[in-house]
This record gives sequence, C-alpha cells and structure tokens, in this order.
Amino acid sequence: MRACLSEQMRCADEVSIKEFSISGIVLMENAALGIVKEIEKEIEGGRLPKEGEASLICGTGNNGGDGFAAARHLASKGWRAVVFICGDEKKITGDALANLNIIKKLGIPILSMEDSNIEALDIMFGRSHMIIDAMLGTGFKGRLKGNYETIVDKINKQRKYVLSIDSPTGLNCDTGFAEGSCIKANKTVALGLPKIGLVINDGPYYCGELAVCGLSIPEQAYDRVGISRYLTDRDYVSGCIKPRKAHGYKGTYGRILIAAGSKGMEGAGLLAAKAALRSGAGIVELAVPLCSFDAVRGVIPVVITRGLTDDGEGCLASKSSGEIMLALRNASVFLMGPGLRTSSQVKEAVFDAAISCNKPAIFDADALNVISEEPAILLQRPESTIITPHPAEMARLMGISTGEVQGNRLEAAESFAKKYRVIVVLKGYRTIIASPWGETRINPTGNPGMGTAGSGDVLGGIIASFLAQGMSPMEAASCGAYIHGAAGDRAAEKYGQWGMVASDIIKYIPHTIMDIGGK
Ligand SMILES: NC(=O)C1=CN([C@@H]2O[C@H](COP(=O)(O)OP(=O)(O)OC[C@H]3O[C@@H](n4cnc5c(N)ncnc54)[C@H](OP(=O)(O)O)[C@@H]3O)[C@@H](O)[C@H]2O)[C@@H](O)CC1
Ligand SMILES: Nc1ncnc2c1ncn2[C@@H]1O[C@H](COP(=O)(O)OP(=O)(O)O)[C@@H](O)[C@H]1O
Ligand SMILES: [K+]
Repeated sequence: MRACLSEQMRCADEVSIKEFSISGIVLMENAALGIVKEIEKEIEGGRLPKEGEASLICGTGNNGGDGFAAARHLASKGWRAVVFICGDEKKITGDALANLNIIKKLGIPILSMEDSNIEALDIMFGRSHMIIDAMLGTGFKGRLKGNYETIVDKINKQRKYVLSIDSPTGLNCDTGFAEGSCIKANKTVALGLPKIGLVINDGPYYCGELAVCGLSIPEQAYDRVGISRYLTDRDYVSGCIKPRKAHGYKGTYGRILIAAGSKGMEGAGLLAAKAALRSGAGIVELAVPLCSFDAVRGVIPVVITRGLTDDGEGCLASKSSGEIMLALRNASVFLMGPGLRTSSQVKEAVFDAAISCNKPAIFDADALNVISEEPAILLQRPESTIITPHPAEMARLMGISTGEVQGNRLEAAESFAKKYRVIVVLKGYRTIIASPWGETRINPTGNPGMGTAGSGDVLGGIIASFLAQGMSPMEAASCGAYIHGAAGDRAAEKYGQWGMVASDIIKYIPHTIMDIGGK
C-alpha cells in the first residue's frame, strides 16, 4: 500500500477533483461513510456500544468537514451526535460549510468551543461513549495554537474511545513527531492514503489502530503525483513468495556464501546461515577465519563450512579475499559482515570482496563499519548491493550522529541509497528500505523484543535467502524485513519481548512463511 506526504495527498485530491471529476463533496461523503464503517467494526468487536453519545470535535478546515458529514451518518444510525466547533465558524467554507449547513438543518446540536465553554468540556466529554477528533488533518502545521492544546489535553485525560479522522490532531503527519500535545487515538482512519507520519516514528503510538479509507481516489491519481513510498503489507509479501517449482532442486533455490565471524564471534554467521536455510535457501556455505573454524564446523549439520586465512589475532587476513573469490564462483549470493570485527586486514578483505564480487551482495554489521571509512567503494560494486545498517552504523556511514539519523530516518536512508546506488535497509522500529531509484518501503512488523543480540544477523540471512531464490533485491530486502519482523512478533507471543532471543525468531520463520502463503 502506498504512503504519502500531506502535500502529495493534497495534489492527489486535486487531480481526482480536476482531472477525474470526482468532486470534493463526493470525497468528503466517502470519507464520512468510511469513518462510520470503521466505527461499525468497533461495535462488532465489542469495543463500542451499538448506540450512545458521540462528541465530534471539528476544526474549521476540511478535516472538520469530514466530522460534520460523519455526524450526520452517525445520527442516522441512532447515535446522539454532538458537534463542537473549534475556532472561528466564519472561516468554514466550501464542502465543509455545505456539510455544516446540512447538520444545522437536521437539528444536530452544535456548540462553539468558545473559551467560556472549555471548562464545561470535561462534563460533556465525560458523558460521551466516543470522541471523534476531526480538528486538524493534513492542514496542520507546526505546533498547536489557540485553545487546541487545552482541548487535546482534555480529550486525552478522559480515557474515552477516541477515533481520529485522517490524523491524530497534533501529530505532524509528514514526520511522525508531535512537537506538543497530541491526540492519543484508539483508531485513526486515514483518508486516501496513510500519510507517512502515521506509520513512522511516534505516529503509530498516537494513531492506535490504523485503518485506511480509499475515498475512491483512482490509482492513476497517485501515479500522476508520483507517489513511490509504500507500507509493505501482507499482499505484497505473499505476491513475492512464489510456489516452489515441482521439478526444483537445491540448486534452483540458490547457493549463499556467508563470510562472517572472528574468534569469539562465531554465533553471528551461524545465526545468519540457519535463518537463510529456514527461509528456503538451497545451499548455504559459511566461511569463517580458520581460528574460528572448529567452533562452527558441524554445529548446523546442513551448513557447509570453510576456513579462511586468519591474521593470527582472531580475524580475517587481508589475503582471505582471494579465497572468498574462489568460493564465490559457485555462489549465487554473497553475505558479508556479521561478527568480522574491524581490523585493517578485515577492511582490506571487505574492500577487495566488494569490488571483485560480481554476485548480488549484502553487507552488514562490521563490513559496514569498515566501509564507512570510504563509502564510495560501494560505487565500484559490479552487481546489486543491499546494506543493512542499524541506526549507529547508518550514522557512521553518513558521518553524522545517530540522533540525526533517527530524527529523519527516511531522508537518511533515501539519500544514501541514491548517492551510493545501493538498497539501504535502515533497521530499527519501522525499518526503512530505500532504493536508488526512489522506491521506498516502510516495514510494519517487529517489536522491541527484537532488540536482542544476533537479531540483525537473522535478518541478513533471510534477505540473502530470498535473493538467492530469485526475488529482486528490493523484494528480497522488503520481504526479508517483513518476515523477520513477523517471525519476531510470533516469538514475542510465545516467549515475551523480555525473554525472546534471536534464535527464537529463526524458529518462527517457517510458520510465518507458511501463513503468508508459502507452502
Ligand atoms: N478535497 C479534499 O482536499 C479532501 C480533504 N479531506 C480532509 O481534509 C483535510 C485537509 O483539510 P484542510 O486542507 O482544510 O486542512 P485541515 O487539516 O482541516 O486544517 C486546516 C485548519 O488547520 C488550522 N491550523 C493549521 N495549523 C494549525 C496549528 N498549528 N494550530 C491550530 N490550527 C492550525 C488552519 O487554521 P489557520 O492556520 O488557517 O488559522 C485551518 O483552519 C484532510 O486531512 C482530510 O481530513 C477529505 O475530506 C477528503 C477530501
Ligand atoms: N523496537 C523494534 N521494533 C521492530 N524491530 C526492531 C526493534 N528493535 C530492533 N528491531 C529489529 O531487530 C534487528 C536488530 O538488528 P541489529 O541491531 O543489527 O542487531 P545485532 O547486531 O545484535 O544482530 C533489526 O532487524 C531491527 O529492525
Ligand atoms: K484529526
């Protein structure tokens, strides 16, 4: 599913209205119908009563207009709808005014949020079964002005069921951050497309459950605006996970070479190897420094192991790159980095391999730490490249602070992907997958329990596996992140976020893939 900036949504609305003649009032009516449909789902789920009192807090823009129209539909379904207008009623124009005039004629109670009424709000809200936040949507800028902040705080204090229309008021729906007070909704009904800020950073916290009402805006309108950011969903992933061919054999599903590990860090490569096999790779070969060879040989009987020349101090020697190149002749995909450490010899080995490896490659962990000394090396890669940095590794690669990366994760991933022509998988809450050609995907799965040693190694293995089985690099990175997170969510259900470890994520990869449609 696509996700967009508020400005892009405004353009798509405009294209629908002007080029496809879907008038604004139709879009607003569709919004109201979509909102009421989502409320009915809550009633079916027992989270709301069938009828009751609904307070609709409406702003003076079109977000408020959606609220006026929703009040009419709720009233027709037996709800006692009470509309509160925030701000100067004289500012209401166009479709919003048309809907306000209708509810006035219908006799739906309308109260102005004059300062004098504010103190009475606690009592009014206290009576409601549901509060609908139709104050501000994509037109909101900066920090809440006037009495909005007080109203938002009062609504949050009520702990009533709150449904936000299009975006929780106070949330910057482009960045996913709130500068001041912000509605904490139970459910947010995004109109048209979900705005990016609803799905990254603090957005999901404020939105609660996210539902999307398409408003009947045609895909062509989004194409016209050039919206190329997506929220990866189940349908996308199941479309990429193809049934295995009846005549397939292990060679059909790729051979992965993993170069990983150093003395005492043997687990990283093993986790990646096992994750790759559990997600369908045909053959996995794990190459480690000779000094680590005994620690990995035979640990996973189905993994081929190989020793590479070490530097006598527990890490890869620079000349191991020649041996890696030899091993790569039979491989279809290369994964390098987990647990390598960062000596100067490791750096040479990584740089040689990066330049010479003419197979699709994934660089992770310490491979990225050494590449961050000269990221331009990535431009010399002869084949497609995926990098999987966590925020601190991304910061090192970009020469900025981790805070700067986290403050603008989309921009960080997208700019690096374009500059160095690689697919960036910027890990963490809502992993971002950015491509050099402008397509970006946001991953919705995963949980804080995945902040556990080795979890990233598992991700590298899954992505390598999908790549080896024929997915495009962008598909492999996006589906890899999705399956990794979804398997992590299952692991958290079983062991809890506190108790789960990286190997638990691997345990749930097969079931997760089966659930998505893989046989
Ligand atoms: N055809 C369409 O386009 C469709 C649009 N749709 C709906 O319209 C919504 C967008 O509508 P919109 O553009 O009217 O903006 P909206 O979110 O109502 O806010 C405008 C108001 O915000 C105010 N304001 C701004 N910053 C503020 C602050 N910091 N603190 C306080 N106030 C602030 C600003 O006041 P001003 O700054 O002008 O004084 C102005 O009054 C969209 O989210 C969706 O719900 C759907 O119905 C589908 C069809
Ligand atoms: N709060 C979270 N929500 C979702 N995923 C998370 C969260 N915290 C961590 N993860 C995921 O866990 C993995 C951690 O990777 P990484 O930091 O490289 O760990 P390690 O180096 O120990 O293997 C990443 O895939 C990341 O996206
Ligand atoms: K809103």
